[in-house]
Parts: sequence; C-alpha cells; structure tokens
Amino acid sequence: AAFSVGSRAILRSLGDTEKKVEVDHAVELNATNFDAVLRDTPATYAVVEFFANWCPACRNYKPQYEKVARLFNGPNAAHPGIILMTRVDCALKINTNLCDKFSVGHYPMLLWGSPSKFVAGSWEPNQEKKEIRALEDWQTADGLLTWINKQTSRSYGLDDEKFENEQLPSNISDPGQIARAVYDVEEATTTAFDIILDHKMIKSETRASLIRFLQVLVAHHPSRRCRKGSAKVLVNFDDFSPSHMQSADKQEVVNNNGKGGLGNFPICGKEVPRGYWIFCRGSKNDTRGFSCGLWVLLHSLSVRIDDGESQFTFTAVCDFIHNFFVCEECRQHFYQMCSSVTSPFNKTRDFALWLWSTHNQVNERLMKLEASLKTGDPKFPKIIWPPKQLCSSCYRSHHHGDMKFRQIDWDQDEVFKFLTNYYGNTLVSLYKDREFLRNDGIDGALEDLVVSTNAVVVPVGAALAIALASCAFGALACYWRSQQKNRKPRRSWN
Ligand SMILES: Cc1cc2nc3c(=O)[nH]c(=O)nc-3n(C[C@H](O)[C@H](O)[C@H](O)COP(=O)(O)OP(=O)(O)OC[C@H]3O[C@@H](n4cnc5c(N)ncnc54)[C@H](O)[C@@H]3O)c2cc1C
Repeated sequence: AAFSVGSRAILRSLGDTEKKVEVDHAVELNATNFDAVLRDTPATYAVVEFFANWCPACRNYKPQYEKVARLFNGPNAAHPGIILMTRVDCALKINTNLCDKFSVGHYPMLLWGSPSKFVAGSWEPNQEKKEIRALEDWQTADGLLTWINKQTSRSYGLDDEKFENEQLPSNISDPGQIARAVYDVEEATTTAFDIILDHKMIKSETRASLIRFLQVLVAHHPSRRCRKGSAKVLVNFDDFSPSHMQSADKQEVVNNNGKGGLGNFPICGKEVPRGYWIFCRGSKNDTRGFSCGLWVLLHSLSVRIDDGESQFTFTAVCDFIHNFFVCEECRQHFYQMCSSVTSPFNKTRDFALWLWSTHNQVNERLMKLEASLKTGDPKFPKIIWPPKQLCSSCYRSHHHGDMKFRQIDWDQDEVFKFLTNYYGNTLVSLYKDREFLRNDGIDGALEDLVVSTNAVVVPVGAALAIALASCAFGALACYWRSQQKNRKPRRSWN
C-alpha cells in the first residue's frame, strides 16, 4: 500500500504486523504524495528508488534495499529521522511524469539528496549542480550502506537495532540541537490529544480548560500546522462536545475516533504522529519521549506569548497538566507548584522564568530519585538547566556542580534572553526553511488568518453560531476580540 511517511496508517501497519509478517519499510510514494511527504519529513537526507513492478531485477533487489530501509524508516528504526528511504513505481501511469522529470532511464535507479531538493525538483544525468545525485554501489545492502556512511560521515551497520549502540548526539552543549525539537513538539501535541481521546478525558468539568489550552496553541504553537489544526479543532469543538449534552452521550461524540469525532482532526496534520522522537529520543525505551516533548512545548509557548497573555497562559497550562497529563505524580506535583503562586503574572518574562524554575525543581527532585532507583536515562541525566556550556552568561558567579538550583546566583535577565532565543528563534530555525516550501493552497484562508494575526479570528457566522450554542465559547470569543484589540505587532519568530 502507498502510505505517507509517519502517517497513522503506516504506524499502525508497522506496529500491528511487524512481528507477524514481513512489512515494507521503504515508503512507497506516487505523484500525488511525492512532494508533500518529502517536504514534511524531518529527515536530513532522502533516497528515492525508481523501479517498475514488472522488472525482475527490481524484485530481486528489493530485499537489499529493505535491509537498509529498516534501519531508517518507521517507529522501530535504529536511526529514525535521519534518512528517508522511499520508492516510486514508474510502471504506474500516475507516475509517468514524475519518473520523466527525474530522467529515469533504467530500473532500478536510485537518487540521493536533501528531501527539499526533490520537492518540485528534477534530475538529469549530466547536470552541473549536483544537489541530487545518483547513488553508486547500491546493488547490495552492504554497498548501499557503505555509500550512505561515506556521505553522512557515520558508521551505521546493517545489524543495528533500536536503542543499541546509540550514537545519540549530546544535546547538552549544542544549542542547535533544539531546532530538531520542533518535530517532537508536534509529536507531543498529537500524542497529548490522542491520549485525551483514548482515555475519554473530555468531560463537562474539563472541557473549558481544554478550550483555553487550545486557544493558546492556536495563537502560539511553534508549528504552523499545529496552529492550523488546533484552530480547526477549536472552531468545530462545539459540534463534537455540545455543552448541553449529557456526559455519557457526549463521550460517544467527543471521543469518537472514527467519522464525525475529534479523531477526524489530526491536530498537527496527517503526517503526525511519526512514531519516533528526535531531540527527545532516549538511549533506551520509555525514558524520555512524550514528557520531554511536552516540556519543550510548554517552554516554547511561554516565550511566544505577549505580556497581557501571561496569566491566561499560566492558568491554561496548569489546568491542562492537571486535567490531561496522565502521570499522576507529575500532575499533582506540578499543580502544587501552580497553586503556590500568589500573585498574577503580568509579564511574559515572569511566566517564562517561573516555568523554567519549576522545571528545574522537578529536575532537582528527579536527579536524586533517578540516581537511587536507576530509572533515568544514562545518556541524559537530569541537570540544573541550562548548564554553563549552553549559557555561561546565565551564571553570575562561579558555581560548583553540586550546588542546588536556588543556591546558584542566576542572572535572570540573561536566562530569559537565553530562553527566548533557544525556544523562540532557534527552535523553529530548521522548520522555517521547510515551511517556506509549503505551497499547497489547502485551507489557505484559515492558514493566512492564523499566520497573519497570530491568533485565529473565528469567521463571523461561525463565531455567532458557536457563541449562541455555548456560553463558554461566547466568553472565549470575547477574549479573542479583546486580544485582537490589544495585540502588539507580531514577533519575527514564526
Ligand atoms: C509538567 C511536567 C511535570 C512532570 N513532573 C514529574 C514528576 O513529578 N515526576 C517524574 O518522575 N517525572 C515528571 N515529569 C517528567 C520529567 O520531568 C521528564 O520529562 C522525564 O523524566 C524525561 O526527562 P528528559 O531527560 O527528557 O528531560 P526533561 O526534563 O523532559 O526536559 C526536556 C528538555 O528540556 C530542557 N530543559 C531541562 N530543564 C529545563 C528547564 N529548567 N527549563 C527549560 N528547559 C529545560 C532540556 O533540553 C531537556 O532535554 C514531568 C513532566 C512534565 C511535562
């Protein structure tokens, strides 16, 4: 079957059947999804194999190609998010033009390049600019991987397994690593909403808090497609969760993952979840992932809001974690810290620093706990953050490694500056280039609205209908309008 990479279909397909039958790991592309999949992938490189289904040599080659593809594609890959391995069947009529554009003259033919170079791209054997190159020595899995290792200066092995011999980059001292985290923020957002639906967590008493958190996402999520998806969910929320319905009926409608339910609105687009983590990937199973992605999401929201939104965002975040984070200890502990705040936040800076300090208190607690229980990730021990390697100016004076968070003489102006840059500009720096390529015209009006105003403006008719149907929505429409009036010029981050 032809799947878009990382789509729910491919995730489920791999998850369900991998153990039972041999599944294809290379992603089959065709003219309808070729550009979209290559544009949206977090991978740094792509391999495209052009083949024909009737070609015996291609059939014989497939197991070799698959041996390499399994290392890089899918949730069980040993090295996910680095190289996207794909194939295009040139024997299908729909792909004729696509194969012509890449001058496919024999089967199989393999091309290599940055995924974005394939989007609306072409290739000719003797072209001067070699942004896309023909692969050499691809005939065996060994040869293909050796060639890939040479291009990437890595030493991947055909026998590599997930979490074995992990060559994880240290993200402690390289601030640029956070740019890859935007994909994890998308993954975490989708995971959070999948959990909410799977656990049937939208109830009359939690509904308003979800709406408030969605509002913040619509305006300030670092990923444009999550802003767009959140806006769609929000605008249609009342259809799924009519406030006048009885709880039992409501559950059926709200949590329905099939047609007609919220499950119809993949909150960050249909390519997400991809099934793996990049910045938040642990060196063993179940150590980082979702909770890391959630923290990064919260920090990235905290530096994007305007001063006037800081108290609203504080409440939205605290209630969201309290109502929807299914780690009992985490949500209780976090809520205690929320409850101990005595005066309202008036500034972005104050809320961003509060979240940073709260996260450090969690780190401090877990440092001891994980050391004694040996439950932490050995490659990512908890630290007081940011370490000096990331932000030396955050420290006013020399400090010893064993000092407690509160004993350190922080320069809070520098910490805020660092957070703003790290979770603001740097987080979206990679993504911005890819977004630039986006030209699908789908939902253009809504997208423009979200991007140009930094908040969704509910179309008048829809807003009226929503406001009439739901008091909560009436209130939020007012909130939006007041935010629109007070809105400052948009920051340059996204
Ligand atoms: C709201 C919340 C509350 C939690 N409470 C608990 C709990 O009570 N008990 C428990 O066992 N687990 C708790 N967790 C999970 C835990 O905090 C970690 O997320 C998890 O152990 C994975 O750790 P990690 O190494 O990926 O780093 P994480 O702590 O998840 O951090 C993710 C990334 O954020 C950056 N970072 C680290 N510290 C800071 C900081 N102070 N400010 C800004 N950025 C920072 C780093 O780049 C780090 O890699 C909580 C998670 C969340 C989202």
